Amino acid sequence: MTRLSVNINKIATLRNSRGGDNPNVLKVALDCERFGAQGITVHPRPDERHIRYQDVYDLRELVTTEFNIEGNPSERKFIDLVLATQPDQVTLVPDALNAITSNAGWDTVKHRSELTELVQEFKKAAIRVSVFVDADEEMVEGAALCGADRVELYTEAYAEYYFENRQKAVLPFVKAAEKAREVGLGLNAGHDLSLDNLRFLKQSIPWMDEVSIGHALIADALYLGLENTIQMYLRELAL
Ligand SMILES: CC(=O)[C@@H](O)[C@H](O)COP(=O)(O)O
Ligand SMILES: NCC(=O)COP(=O)(O)O
Repeated sequence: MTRLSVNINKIATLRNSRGGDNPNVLKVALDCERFGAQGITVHPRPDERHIRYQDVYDLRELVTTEFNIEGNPSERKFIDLVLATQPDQVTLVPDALNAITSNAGWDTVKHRSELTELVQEFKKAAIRVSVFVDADEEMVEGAALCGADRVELYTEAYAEYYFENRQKAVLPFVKAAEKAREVGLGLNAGHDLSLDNLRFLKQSIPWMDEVSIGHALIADALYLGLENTIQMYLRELAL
């Protein structure tokens, strides 16, 4: 079974645009769970342009499905937030400060000692650790050598080339996913997944543990409604 974790960053973006509390991210998270989402993902960034650190503390009190915090552990503030809130999973993402969104996976060879230390620290606190990587077998193997529990495949390239040639677009992801299975890593995937491209990814890599989806899902909900949208994404994963 591949679980759907809804990334609610975009809800916080909308809220922050007016400075008030509409929409309320806690209510939306609870509604996502009520509508069938099997997890909630947040990706606080140092500038708190969407999810704020306080949101993470508040969500921790209420979320009853899998809680996944993504972010760059380069700042001690992020590490301390994760250790204080004890999510089910932390996903380490090497996002640059000035990037509009995540735009690359880790070089798990170059950053091996740093990642190994971080993984140990989180695992000591009983938090599952997933490492965000490009669809590259060497990077997947590197994540295993760092002691990670899972990798999250960065699916932007798959989404970008899906309409051009989906077989070709998915191939490196299948290879990376096979490598993850071979080295005993759990498997997540995310970034730019949508109702267009999700089913084929699931059919190609049926053993994915989890997908985290935000941008397209929240955009779809404007037209289709949140409950209906979550059900539609779940159907794409139910093979
Ligand atoms: C790691 C990843 O791919 C997502 O977390 C994505 O970066 C969403 O973050 P934004 O909502 O800031 O674009
Ligand atoms: N880890 C990926 C994620 O949480 C959501 O990415 P996107 O669907 O907003 O591109």
